[in-house]
Amino acid sequence: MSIEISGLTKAFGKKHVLKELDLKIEKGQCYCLLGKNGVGKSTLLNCILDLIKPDAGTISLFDKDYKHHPLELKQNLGALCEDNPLIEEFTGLEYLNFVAKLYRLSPKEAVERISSLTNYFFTDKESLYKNIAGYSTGMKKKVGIAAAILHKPQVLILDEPFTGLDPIAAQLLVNLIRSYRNTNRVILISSHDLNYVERVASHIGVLNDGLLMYNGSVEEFTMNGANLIDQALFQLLLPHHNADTNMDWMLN
Ligand SMILES: Nc1ncnc2c1ncn2[C@@H]1O[C@H](COP(=O)(O)OP(=O)(O)OP(=O)(O)O)[C@@H](O)[C@H]1O
Repeated sequence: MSIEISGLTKAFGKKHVLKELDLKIEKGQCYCLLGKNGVGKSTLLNCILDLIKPDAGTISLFDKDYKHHPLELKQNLGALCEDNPLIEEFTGLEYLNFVAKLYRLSPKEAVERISSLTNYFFTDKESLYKNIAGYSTGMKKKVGIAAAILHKPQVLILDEPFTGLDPIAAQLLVNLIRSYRNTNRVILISSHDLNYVERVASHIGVLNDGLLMYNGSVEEFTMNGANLIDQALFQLLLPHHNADTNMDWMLN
């Protein structure tokens, strides 16, 4: 087992976001977490990343926990957080070199990996020599994704990776995720972009009211392709959607 979560509980004040949630993700999976706005997807990912302390429950990565192996776990994690914090005074290249140093990549590894990732994602190389502060949301996201993957983490966690990317960059990211996935790694993604989820997911989790309302393979979720992921999600989350709601006011 690569990610094992048991009884995870988190409240912000009176808002109970995660309620004794259990989740197991195995090596080789690309697990996509879905759910309505504000349901707790980022909270769950941030607990797994040890950025938020849960109120109760346990989290282990590759059978180790943060209490006993904090450094080892974090060295083996790569993450793109939803707010994608970067150092805006740095240029894109300076930032990636800084991250490479944090993870103690050799100079040769750093040059090789940074140039391949930037060649892959940036057609406009000049921007990489400019301060991140002037980047668009999508450019920042590409830098954040490159930084998450640079040290080849065994656990890659991407919170809303497709949001803000143009369709070309999003398809490049789909290809990158597919190539990155292997039997020794685990990828966990939170996303609302179901077109892209459909292209990368092996497993789906639907978070609702603090628990996983669905947890299983993508084939099972879509009934072997009979439904699209968005249809399956709609049926699960809004089975009795009120089609009778009177919206006549907006017709003329
Ligand atoms: N630091 C915080 N302090 C107080 N409440 C918080 C905090 N972080 C999250 N919340 C609340 O917890 C709930 C879950 O938020 P979270 O960001 O995890 O949801 P999400 O599923 O990722 O949402 P979205 O899809 O809109 O990004 C929300 O009601 C949010 O307002």
